[in-house]
Amino acid sequence: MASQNKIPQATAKRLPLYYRFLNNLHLQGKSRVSSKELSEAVKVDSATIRRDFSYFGALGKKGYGYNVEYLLGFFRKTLDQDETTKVALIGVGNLGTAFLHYNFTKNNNTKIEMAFDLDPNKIGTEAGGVKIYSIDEMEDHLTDVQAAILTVPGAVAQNIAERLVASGITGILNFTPARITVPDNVRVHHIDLSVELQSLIYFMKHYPND
Ligand SMILES: NC(=O)c1ccc[n+]([C@@H]2O[C@H](COP(=O)([O-])OP(=O)(O)OC[C@H]3O[C@@H](n4cnc5c(N)ncnc54)[C@H](O)[C@@H]3O)[C@@H](O)[C@H]2O)c1
Repeated sequence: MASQNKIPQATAKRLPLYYRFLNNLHLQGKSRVSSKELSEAVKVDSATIRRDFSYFGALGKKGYGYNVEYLLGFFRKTLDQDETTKVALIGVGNLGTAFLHYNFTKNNNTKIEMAFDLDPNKIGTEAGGVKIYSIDEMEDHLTDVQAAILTVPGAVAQNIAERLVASGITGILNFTPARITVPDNVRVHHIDLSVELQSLIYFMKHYPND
């Protein structure tokens, strides 16, 4: 979408955060929100929120705030929430099983369509309503899938990532400790819980909340 290109990356990263909060407000029947209210909820300062929202053509009115419905409409288009992004999950172990049971579609249109594993006890079964196929048949099933969640052991992550890329996947959410190498047109987001925990502890020590 052309308008999306004009949004700075830092702003784009905050969109899902805003979207989730505004969607909840909308579900509660609220039609407007002040930048102060938003700021406290999403922990982004209100000057940044005002600047972000000005990119969306949403200018808050003094004493009124922002129109929730207008913002949601904009976010849906920008985040492609109107179109479901199909996601595959590779590795149905502890972490993978938990994700399959988590209902991602509650707040947006992301859906885990299928899962893969090599364990014969898991192949052919379902978890959270998602079918688990053999990793050997992965390529046959990935015809209309755009993104993948990687929850396999680190040692096989690179090989699986290469197979995913060859099947046309352009986004990988990597939960394994392995750093994977992919072509430039593929986006990898690496989620390392130990780094997140260390960072939390650092902030707790150095920037304690009052
Ligand atoms: N469990 C956690 O809390 C946690 C936290 C952070 C990161 N991680 C990382 O996430 C990944 C998964 O963790 P887990 O605890 O779920 O492990 P797990 O051992 O419970 O699950 C791994 C799954 O991958 C499958 N698998 C193995 N090789 C495969 C292959 N070649 N193709 C397809 N499937 C294959 C296994 O059969 C198993 O079902 C690991 O890389 C781990 O380091 C786990």
